[in-house]
Amino acid sequence: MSTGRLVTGSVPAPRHPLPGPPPEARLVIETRGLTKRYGAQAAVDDVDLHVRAGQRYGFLGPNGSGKTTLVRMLLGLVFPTRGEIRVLGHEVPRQVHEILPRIGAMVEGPAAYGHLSGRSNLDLLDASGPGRRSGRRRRVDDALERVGLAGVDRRAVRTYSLGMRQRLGLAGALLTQPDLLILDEPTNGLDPHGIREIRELLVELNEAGTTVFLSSHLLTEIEALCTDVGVVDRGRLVLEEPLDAVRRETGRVVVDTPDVDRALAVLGAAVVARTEAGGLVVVPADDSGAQGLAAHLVGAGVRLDALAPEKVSLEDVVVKLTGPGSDRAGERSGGVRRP
Ligand SMILES: Nc1ncnc2c1ncn2[C@@H]1O[C@H](COP(=O)(O)OP(=O)(O)OP(=O)(O)O)[C@@H](O)[C@H]1O
Repeated sequence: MSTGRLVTGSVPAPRHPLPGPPPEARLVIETRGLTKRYGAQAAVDDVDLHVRAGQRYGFLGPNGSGKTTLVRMLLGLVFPTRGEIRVLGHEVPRQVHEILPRIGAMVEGPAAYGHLSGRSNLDLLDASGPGRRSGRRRRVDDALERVGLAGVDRRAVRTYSLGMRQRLGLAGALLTQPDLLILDEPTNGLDPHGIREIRELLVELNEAGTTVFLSSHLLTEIEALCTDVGVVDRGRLVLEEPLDAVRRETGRVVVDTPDVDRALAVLGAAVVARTEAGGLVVVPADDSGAQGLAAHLVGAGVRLDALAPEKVSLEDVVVKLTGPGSDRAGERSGGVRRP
């Protein structure tokens, strides 16, 4: 819900301002040379980010790689040391007040008053928006409904589970029907059921027109949800591509069969490896690809459980591109693993 306190004070004029309204209106977030230094350390280092309208953009990196710092800069909560930021066509931090009403954000976990009910928290948040006197009840009802908290809206937030608090945070982010959602690790601490619920909600919102930008250290989460991925390593953006382009086909085919010996005899040297699950990794002999291979095997009496083109995994790409982060927590299963 709350994104924390806005940093106030004089805003330094950018040295190389971005030109007028963005020529590419579909660019919802754009940064150039974005850098944040803490003493000698660059938490974010010369990052050029491009998030387009309609994307579900996953910002992926090991713990300590600079994700939260970048997210906070996008929202004007931390000032850059150098570089430029444009969000929804406005310069940040200089024009951040223009865009905040159009953004839903959840950064560093949901913040809420524990002694108040979920509904009261949303009422307060809604009241803090500009010119929002009418229709509050409907807006709050709708937000509670969408995140599945309608039945517990009168309970004090201190009695909520972490998952319920995360969903309340999202409800807060939804109050404005935002053009852009910016979420920092939105599924932190949730069980698989909760993660799936949040994912479905984000897809639904995205399909209704909201651009979603979320940071995560969880490969599986990004892979399941996002259309595009940016990978950050020690403050630097090392990859920015559509997920489909990352997960390109390798030209090899994976064959799962109960008749392994027969398949090996039929395929001979075309079998170049075995998968962890025991499948055969095959280089097709001609350019008929997976379909030709399937026909060949079935014709030779080999039964097939599955046969599909092999794809590069996001994990393979990320492991090649990233080094050890500033802590080692990303080594846990499903996270960004180190080589
Ligand atoms: N206010 C600060 N003062 C000094 N160093 C900081 C500050 N904020 C962040 N850092 C450092 O900047 C680096 C990036 O931190 P950041 O929290 O942005 O990474 P992250 O990718 O979000 O990590 P996590 O996934 O663990 O939240 C870290 O080394 C961190 O210690």
